[in-house]
Amino acid sequence: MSTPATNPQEILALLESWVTRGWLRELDLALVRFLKTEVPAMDPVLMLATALVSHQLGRGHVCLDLDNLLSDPCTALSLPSGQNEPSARKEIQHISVLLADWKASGWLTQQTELISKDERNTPLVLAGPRLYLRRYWRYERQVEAAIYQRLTSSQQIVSQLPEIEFKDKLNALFPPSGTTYTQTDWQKIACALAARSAFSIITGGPGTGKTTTVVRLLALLQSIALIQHPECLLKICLAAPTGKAAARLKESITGAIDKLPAFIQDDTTLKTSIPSNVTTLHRLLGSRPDSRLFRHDARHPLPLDVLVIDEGSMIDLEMMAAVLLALPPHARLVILGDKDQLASVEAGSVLGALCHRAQQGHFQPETAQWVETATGEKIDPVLLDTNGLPLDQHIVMLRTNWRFDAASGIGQLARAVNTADSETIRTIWMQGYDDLFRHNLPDLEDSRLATILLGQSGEKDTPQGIAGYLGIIKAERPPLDAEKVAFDAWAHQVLQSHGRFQLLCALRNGPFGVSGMNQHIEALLARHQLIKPGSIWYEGRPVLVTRNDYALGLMNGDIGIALSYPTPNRTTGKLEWGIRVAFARGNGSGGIHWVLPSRLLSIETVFALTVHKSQGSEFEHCALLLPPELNPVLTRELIYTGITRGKRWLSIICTGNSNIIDQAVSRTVQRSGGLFAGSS
Ligand SMILES: Nc1ncnc2c1ncn2[C@@H]1O[C@H](COP(=O)(O)OP(=O)(O)OP(=O)(O)O)[C@@H](O)[C@H]1O
Repeated sequence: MSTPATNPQEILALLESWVTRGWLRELDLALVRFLKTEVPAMDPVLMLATALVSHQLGRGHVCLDLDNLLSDPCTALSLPSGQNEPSARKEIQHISVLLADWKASGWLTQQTELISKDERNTPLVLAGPRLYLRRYWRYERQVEAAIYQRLTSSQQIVSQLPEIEFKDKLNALFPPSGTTYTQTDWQKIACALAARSAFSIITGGPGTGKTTTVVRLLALLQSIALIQHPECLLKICLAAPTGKAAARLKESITGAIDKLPAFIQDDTTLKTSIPSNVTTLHRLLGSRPDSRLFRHDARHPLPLDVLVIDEGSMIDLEMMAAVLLALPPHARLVILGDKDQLASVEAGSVLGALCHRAQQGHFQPETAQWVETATGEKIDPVLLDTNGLPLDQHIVMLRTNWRFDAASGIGQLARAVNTADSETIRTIWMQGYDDLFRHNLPDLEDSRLATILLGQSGEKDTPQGIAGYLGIIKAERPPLDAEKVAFDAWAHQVLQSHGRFQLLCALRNGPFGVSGMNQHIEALLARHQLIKPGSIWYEGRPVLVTRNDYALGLMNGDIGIALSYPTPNRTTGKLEWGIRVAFARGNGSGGIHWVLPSRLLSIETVFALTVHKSQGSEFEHCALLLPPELNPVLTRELIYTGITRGKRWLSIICTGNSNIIDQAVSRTVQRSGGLFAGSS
């Protein structure tokens, strides 16, 4: 097919019309205009492709995969609105007509100021069918090179492990269960492989024991360090991509340390050498305001021997590159995460790309032999592969769920969704489970929605709703002249209660999205006289921080609640009620940070939260609201991530289309990128 004649004006007009329709961002068009000004002879088709690369970046894709685009442009671009209308479809198809002959377009030979294969400093890079903005192509190459280097340097680490002590300590940390239970102990294998590696990943669904494993790994490494260099224990740091995820990891690490075997509990030096403080990656690397650069980099490496990062699925490509750059070569990097969760909001599905072979293992026979000698565990032959890649030898998938037993509907549903097993999903709903509720509502005015959202107040051991924390605000508010500690204790109780329930929406905009549901809930609560939303800042308003604010010490993802707080009157100096927003201090001390609302620059109301932003959080009761119509964001990963946010109860609310789950789980997120694409 030959490319239809076109000229730059036509392309600019086309792109402008897409910006007007909300298909493209202003930014996408601005990039094209900038490059066209720099290089007036820019090929019109390359102008179109450049706008699409930028569009894809905004949707989390590191590059534009031209082959994917040409085979199914509607899905590849998932333009946000109108793609189901025949006229819109036709227009999107027009893109593939324009780009059909990109291979014959001679970009690499005729547009040399703009595009190259790799080595030159052009703004665009073409690698096979993948078109990149150079910065992202460079991040991918940096990440690959740094990981390869770590895989290679692992040889040195193995040679430093004292064999006998290593086995002894490992067996003490993972004693045989004493039952006839003969399943492979993947936690022990993961621990052993991570101990011998400068780069490892432990992946698994919620409750599969990742935290438990990593705490035992740290105990193992420190106990060996104590034997080898008693004066010089390892410098270990725990980190997570967001403040919320960091707070949750701190809680579960503390719990896991308390469950370590007696020989560690009795050894104070050893026990205290395992840290429980968790920082965010931004803090760890030392963010600088208004800069993409961090204080720690290759020239100023982190002073660490071991870095553990939890919630690995939330690490984007740029952050991964920064972490690897700042990590000294001798340090071990251990990443924990659930490969099946949604990827980071920012570009790059790093964990998903690194772990896409983890289910099948691909362990080389030499790895299996080493594992058997070191741990006594045999790897199932179906997971062996003589052609296994070096990276495969450093990734372990945990396969037993220790949190959700067979009686748990949430656990069963998560598994069925993950394997897109519609039959089992149906059986689960028919069978009925105490922790699972499903509501098919004709519309949002149905009175059952109010009951779910408010919660079954007064009854113990039933799923909480929003009324829970609002009730505590009223019932437990200290008097105006109470001490600050009383206000701190009150706010702490309110925040804890708030964290027990969360409504999640698949969408951001529209009546079934976060924006619509925030309004819907505000009106509902006002009708029930649970809030008085006379102004923007009313008592009980929950807010989500949407941008790191280093001056205030607040991180993207932190949740605070507006509460009444004693405030001196400006003229009389007498105390009166004002509004402050209470945030839990990120250090897990139970302290409260009271912030003046006017100082909060990037926040939004959070009666409802998108599933994307809920990553890294868990709630006792999670309600997942699905829209009536299929939408590009509704995928298996989104449903799985939403379901697994519920710890004790899960309510799924369908609004007019009871088949939406089946339809959504049959579609998976296809993130374009070339990380390790050449080696798998
Ligand atoms: N081998 C085991 N035997 C018995 N219980 C275990 C084992 N491993 C973990 N557990 C328990 O299972 C629960 C979940 O473990 P853990 O917190 O380590 O999982 P996780 O994968 O980190 O979960 P999440 O992803 O939700 O943070 C904990 O209560 C833990 O004590």
